Amino acid sequence: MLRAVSLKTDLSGIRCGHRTLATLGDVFAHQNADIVGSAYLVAQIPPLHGLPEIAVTGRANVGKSTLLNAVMGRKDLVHTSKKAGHTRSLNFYRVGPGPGKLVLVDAPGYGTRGRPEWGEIWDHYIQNRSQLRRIYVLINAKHGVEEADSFVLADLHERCLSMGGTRWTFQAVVTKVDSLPTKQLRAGLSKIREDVWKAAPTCLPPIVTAAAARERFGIDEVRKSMMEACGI
Ligand SMILES: Nc1nc2c(ncn2[C@@H]2O[C@H](COP(=O)(O)OP(=O)(O)OP(=O)(O)O)[C@@H](O)[C@H]2O)c(=O)[nH]1
Ligand SMILES: [Mg+2]
Repeated sequence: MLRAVSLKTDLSGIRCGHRTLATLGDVFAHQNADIVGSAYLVAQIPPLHGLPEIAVTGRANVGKSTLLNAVMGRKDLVHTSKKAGHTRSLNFYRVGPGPGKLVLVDAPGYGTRGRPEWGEIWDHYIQNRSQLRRIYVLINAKHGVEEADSFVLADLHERCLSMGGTRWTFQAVVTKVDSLPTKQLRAGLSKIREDVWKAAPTCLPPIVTAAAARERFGIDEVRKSMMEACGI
């Protein structure tokens, strides 16, 4: 009887060892999200002790800010633009009810529309942020893995190896899959998987997404992956 009662209590979550894993709804429902800090300079990075962090990176215009809006279930909490190079600071968003469950970090893009000072703050952040749990590297389905992406992936791979994967892990996310016809997409995706693997064998396998409001795909998979990375 006691066992039946405890099983029933567990229905709101999945029992795992001594802790209960939250459901997607516990974290991402009700569009519970707020901006809690912005940093253009290393000295401006907010401490925000306590919550695990997830950051996104990728070429300018790849869809970083749009993906974060979709994950948080918000239309325009994060500013997006057709023009590459729109996000110019690290922006911190607390997600979840009450004091929050995790912090999502948007970042400026790299590549030809990136700037050296954006690279500096990013490098400092990933090197020193103790609560950072995962980095998502976004790859545009239309362009595939470009030289700058390979460089960033290989750099993360090296950092990951040097710290034994103990601080954060990283994963590829393919964006804008709605912008390609199915046949082209299939071939494109296998090439992206192969190129990611070649550049960074420790990179977790790509999640395939479309995040624009008119057609969404893979967003729950990204949410689950974020929760798993944060241990919630
Ligand atoms: N079709 C399609 N368009 C998208 C998708 N995601 C983003 N976009 C569009 O791509 C453009 C750039 O999106 P952003 O989210 O601002 O890209 P970003 O990577 O944050 O860009 P920067 O801040 O400039 O580095 C916008 O016009 C978005 O509407 C998607 O999944 N599908
Ligand atoms: Mg942006």
